Amino acid sequence: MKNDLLAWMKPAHSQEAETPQAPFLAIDQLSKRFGALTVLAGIDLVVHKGEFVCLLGPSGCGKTTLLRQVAGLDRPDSGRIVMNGRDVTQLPPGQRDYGIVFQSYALFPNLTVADNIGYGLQGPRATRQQRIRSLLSLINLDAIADRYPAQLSGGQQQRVALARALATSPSLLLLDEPLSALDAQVRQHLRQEIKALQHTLNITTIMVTHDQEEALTMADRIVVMHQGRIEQIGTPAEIYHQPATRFVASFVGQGNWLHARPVGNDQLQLGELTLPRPAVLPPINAQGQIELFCRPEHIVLHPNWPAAGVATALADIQRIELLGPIYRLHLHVPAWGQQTVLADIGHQTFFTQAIARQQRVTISLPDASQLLFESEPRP
Ligand SMILES: Nc1ncnc2c1ncn2[C@@H]1O[C@H](COP(=O)(O)OP(=O)(O)OP(=O)(O)O)[C@@H](O)[C@H]1O
Repeated sequence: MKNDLLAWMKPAHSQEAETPQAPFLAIDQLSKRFGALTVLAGIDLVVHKGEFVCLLGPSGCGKTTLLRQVAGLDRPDSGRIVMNGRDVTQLPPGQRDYGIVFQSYALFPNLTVADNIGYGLQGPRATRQQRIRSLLSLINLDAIADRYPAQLSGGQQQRVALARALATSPSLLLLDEPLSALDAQVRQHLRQEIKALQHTLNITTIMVTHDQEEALTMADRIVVMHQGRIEQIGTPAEIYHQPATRFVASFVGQGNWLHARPVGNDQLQLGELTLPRPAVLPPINAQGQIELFCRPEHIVLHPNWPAAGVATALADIQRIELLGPIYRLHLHVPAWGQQTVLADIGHQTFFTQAIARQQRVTISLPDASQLLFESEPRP
C-alpha cells in the first residue's frame, strides 16, 4: 500500500528529486509590516528539494508570518517567493501546490477520518478511494477510518491532518507548530513518524516551531529567527556547536557566560585562569571585557586535585538537579572570578565521584569548547 502511495506522490523519487541540492524554494528579501511593527525584515532563504527545514525562534519573532507568506495566506510588502522556478509571490494559496498542517487540527467535525483525508481529492471515485486507503495505511489509521474527529485522540487527529495535507500529493509540506498541542510522549512519537514520512516521501518540508529540541531532532537545517530577521541558518550540529551570534547561543541549549579579559596579545584572563587567546576577538566593552561561552556538558569534572596536564579550578557544588539522563550541577567557582557555572555530568560520574551538595570538586574548561562573544545585556 505504501508503494502505491509513493507511485502517485510526484516529488518522491522522481527524476527531479534525484538532485537533492536543487533549490526548491527561494525567498528573496521578503519584508512585512503590520502597522508600525516590522515583522519580517529582508528575509533571504533557499530551501532545497527534499529538505526538512525548521523555522525556530521565540514567540513573536515572525516564524508564522513567514510561513503564511509562503502559503499565500498573507502577502509581503516587498520581496519575492519563487517555488519550483515559478514566482508565486502574488499567487493565491490554491495555485501554490502545498499541503499545510496547523497547531489546531482543523478537521471537519462532521466528516469521518476517511472523508476528511479525501476532502481535497478530485477524479474518479475508485481512484480517490484507493488514495485514501493508501494514506490511511501510511499513517497507520486504517482501523479508525470511519470514526469522527471527536472520537480521536489529539495525536490521531494530527495524523489525520497530516494525511489530509499530503492527499493531493503537494510538492511542499508546511507545518505550523503541529505538535505543540500534544502531550510529551505523543509529541515524541509523532516527531519520529513525521520525520520518517517526510523521508519516505522525500517531500520538501518547512516546519515552524519554538521548541528547540523538536528543531534539533527533526530538521536537516534550522533557520533561527529573532525580531523578524534570520540570525543563523545551519545544520542542527552547526547551530548547537557553532552559534553565530550570542542570541543563537543563548536561545538554543544551555550555556555558561563567563566574563573574561584579553591580556596582551595572546592571552585571556578568566579570574585567575590564563587561557590562550584566539587571533580574532569580538569587540571589547568599556570595562575591557568579553564573554566566554561554553556548554554545561563541556565542563570536565576530575576525580582528584590537581589533575595532571590541565588548568583546573576548585568549585563548590551549590545545587544539583536531576534532568533525567544527566545531572546538572550549579557550581561556585572563586578562581574563575566568583562566577556561577553549570556543569552537566552523566550518572556514572555522579556515582563514581559520589557527588553531593556542598562538596568541593575539581573542574576544567577544555579550550576547544569555548566561544567568545561581545559582552552585552543578555536577551
Ligand atoms: N495580522 C496581524 N496583524 C497585526 N500584527 C500581527 C498579525 N500577525 C502577526 N502579528 C504580529 O507579528 C509578530 C510576529 O507574529 P508571528 O505569529 O509571525 O510570530 P511567531 O514567531 O510565529 O510567534 P508564535 O510562536 O507566538 O506564534 C507578533 O508581534 C504578532 O503580534
